[in-house]
Amino acid sequence: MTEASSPQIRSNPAPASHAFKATGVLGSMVLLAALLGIWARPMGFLSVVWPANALLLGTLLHRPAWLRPGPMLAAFVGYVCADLMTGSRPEVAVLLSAANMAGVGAAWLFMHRRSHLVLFMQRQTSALLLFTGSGLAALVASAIGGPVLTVVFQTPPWQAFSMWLSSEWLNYMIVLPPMLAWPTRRLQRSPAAPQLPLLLRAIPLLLVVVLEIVSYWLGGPGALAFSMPALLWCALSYRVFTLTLITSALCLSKMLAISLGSFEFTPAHFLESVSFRIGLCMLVLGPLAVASAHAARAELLRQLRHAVNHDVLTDVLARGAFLSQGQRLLDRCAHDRQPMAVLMLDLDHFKQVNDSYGHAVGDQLLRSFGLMLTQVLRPQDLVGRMGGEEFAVLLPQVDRITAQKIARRINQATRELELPQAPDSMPTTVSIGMLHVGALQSLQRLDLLLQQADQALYAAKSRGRDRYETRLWSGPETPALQP
Ligand SMILES: Nc1nc2c(ncn2[C@@H]2O[C@H](COP(=O)(O)OP(=O)(O)OP(=O)(O)O)[C@@H](O)[C@H]2O)c(=O)[nH]1
Repeated sequence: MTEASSPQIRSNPAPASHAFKATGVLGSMVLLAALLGIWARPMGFLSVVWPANALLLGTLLHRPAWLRPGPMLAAFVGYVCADLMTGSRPEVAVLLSAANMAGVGAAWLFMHRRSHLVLFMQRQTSALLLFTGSGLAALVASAIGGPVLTVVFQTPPWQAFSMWLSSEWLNYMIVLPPMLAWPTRRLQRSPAAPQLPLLLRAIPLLLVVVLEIVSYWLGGPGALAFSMPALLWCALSYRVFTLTLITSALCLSKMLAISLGSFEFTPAHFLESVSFRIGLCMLVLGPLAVASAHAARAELLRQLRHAVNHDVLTDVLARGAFLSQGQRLLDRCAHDRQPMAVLMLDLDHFKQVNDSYGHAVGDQLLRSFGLMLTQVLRPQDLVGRMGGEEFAVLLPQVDRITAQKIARRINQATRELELPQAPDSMPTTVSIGMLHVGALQSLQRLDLLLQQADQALYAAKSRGRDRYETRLWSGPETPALQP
């Protein structure tokens, strides 16, 4: 799916039960997250850990239908209650909550119209969107909240603004990436890469841990960036979601370390705190950008590979891919001394369909037939279009009786195929030639087995069509025709 064609998130009218659920979830989520943030305040008035805003934004981006007056009011009440419960004056609680909600709203407006793939961390521009969206949220919230802090706590304006901006931005960069990259059905996933042993797969992550330990041990101004190479390696080795968990855990551990004083660097001036937080934002931005670009490239490669290997019309394997994948399957069966059936299938009187109803209907029949084959067969079976209305199938690990049952099932399912564009058409039928190979003794060439299945197909055609004929493999030279 291209970015341009990918569906946009739409707000569907939510039934009452949804609105009730959204109200309950958002209200309690914001309340708990805000309480956590207030409880975890290690540095003065501005909490370092403040997950409420990013959680609210991430939830609304995943569930745009929840953006309704009821749930939004519940979220606002959640912010206000958390502040009141921890001793804030009502007017301050309301103003600070309004600042938080305004930041979330600004980021939502900026981000929600982007395509799924960009928004949910699967495209090259995803990290940029995350960074600018988070920055905008932080800017709006701090532009409103900063003056409130100045008036209420007499914090110098520039200090209030920059401390709020940097901590808010960093919180978004910690909480939002895992929420956006959360694996959902909406995102088409690339098939898992061939799996390495667990220990080998864990090496990039272990390296992050080692470099982090070294950075704490050595300290100094460069320590912030020690783990960058290992993070980039993680970005190229793991799924985006896994990477976001690693970057979030890394940021949290650094913030915890600095709060506990176990990090050499202890901010003496507020600008050092601001610089530290922006540095952390940048530290995670690089690997996130690499990971999302890598995911986009992997998806593109998957689509290219699919286009090369599959028949455009029917989406079953194209001839070349069928022959190469089939040969590998055959070699595996021969190696394990397992039986296999090779089928050649040819739609009967297909020319008449074209001549009577046109090529478009013929194409539709070919598509339906290919789809039916993939539905009737098992996942481990291989289906390919050999050309025109001719298909081939490999059934690994089947005895002759089972293979014949499958062939009968294909004959039956083909008769039941319907052509919506030609309701009065004759029933579709297929002729099948099958070669059943018992335990192979040695490696064989697939094209030779297909030739023998083709001879059985010829017999099925000449014996009246809409049937299957079986040959038993008895060596390359002496194929025996079954009655
Ligand atoms: N619609 C459509 N027709 C195709 C395609 N590829 C091949 N054909 C047509 O398939 C028809 C095959 O006809 P024949 O080889 O005479 O076979 P048949 O009519 O099925 O007769 P039997 O095989 O003897 O039962 C030809 O008319 C081709 O033009 C395709 O991709 N789409």
